[in-house]
Amino acid sequence: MDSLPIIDLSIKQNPATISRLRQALLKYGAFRLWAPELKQAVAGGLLRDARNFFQLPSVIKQRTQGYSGFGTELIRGTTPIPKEGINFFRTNDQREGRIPPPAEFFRSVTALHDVGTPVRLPQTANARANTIFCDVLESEIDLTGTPLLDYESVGIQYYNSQRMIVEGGDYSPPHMDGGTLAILIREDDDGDGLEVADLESTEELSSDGVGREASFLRVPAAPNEVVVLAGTRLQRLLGRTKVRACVHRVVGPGQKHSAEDRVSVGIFRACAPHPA
Ligand SMILES: O=C(O)CCC(=O)C(=O)O
Ligand SMILES: [Fe+2]
Repeated sequence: MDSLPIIDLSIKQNPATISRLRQALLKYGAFRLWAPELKQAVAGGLLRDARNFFQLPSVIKQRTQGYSGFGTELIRGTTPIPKEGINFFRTNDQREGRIPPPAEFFRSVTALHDVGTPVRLPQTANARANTIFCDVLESEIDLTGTPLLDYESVGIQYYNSQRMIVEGGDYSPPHMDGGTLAILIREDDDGDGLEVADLESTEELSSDGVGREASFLRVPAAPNEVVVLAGTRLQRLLGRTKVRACVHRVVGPGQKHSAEDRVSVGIFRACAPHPA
């Protein structure tokens, strides 16, 4: 398997696709999803609003709900990630004196949230998506659509490429995400640095061990598609024999990324219990 399989949830999957998806969930904990509507929701305004936000003076960003400053997010509690970020629809930033994000930014993130990804709305138009997951994973558990599993936040990552070219290092060290599924939306770029570990290439289980030992597969950011990554919670729910939590990293910027910055948008599912 030299690239992740791509799934179009609007059509009925054939057995070969289901089998490839199963394999990919064990080998990489990841697959690609055909999702032009999500890409459009990000390209149409959200990226611009995000870039505008991250250009704001630091004092304003620091006061904004959900914001985390450059290098303040830690992997495994120790390794700082050289990025800034802002999270929406999380309830854990109730610190005094917070201000809401700029209104237009909030609107475009809400619009993305409302686009209604097939992965997110299993019970209505997207019943089929849920069926696919249950088929593929042979799960008795309804993986989506339950209050506990359906909590969702949107995180926007901002990487200052210029700064990193000077200081060196990768955009993001190898890690796993904590929820059930993360949908990652990136700007089209063949040389985007996202890579997923081949989990069958190592016996290591921790993300730093896997990061040291495994071979990694590049995941270019291609038009009209997004990447879906399994998180540790999905692995716990279903067991390692069905799905592995994806270990991923973002290499670069190196020579390829002469662009000023890199922005990625993640829809993180089931990061916390549904706010009551
Ligand atoms: O920026 C990316 O492409 C990956 C971001 C990521 O892995 C995360 O925020 O958990
Ligand atoms: Fe991640």
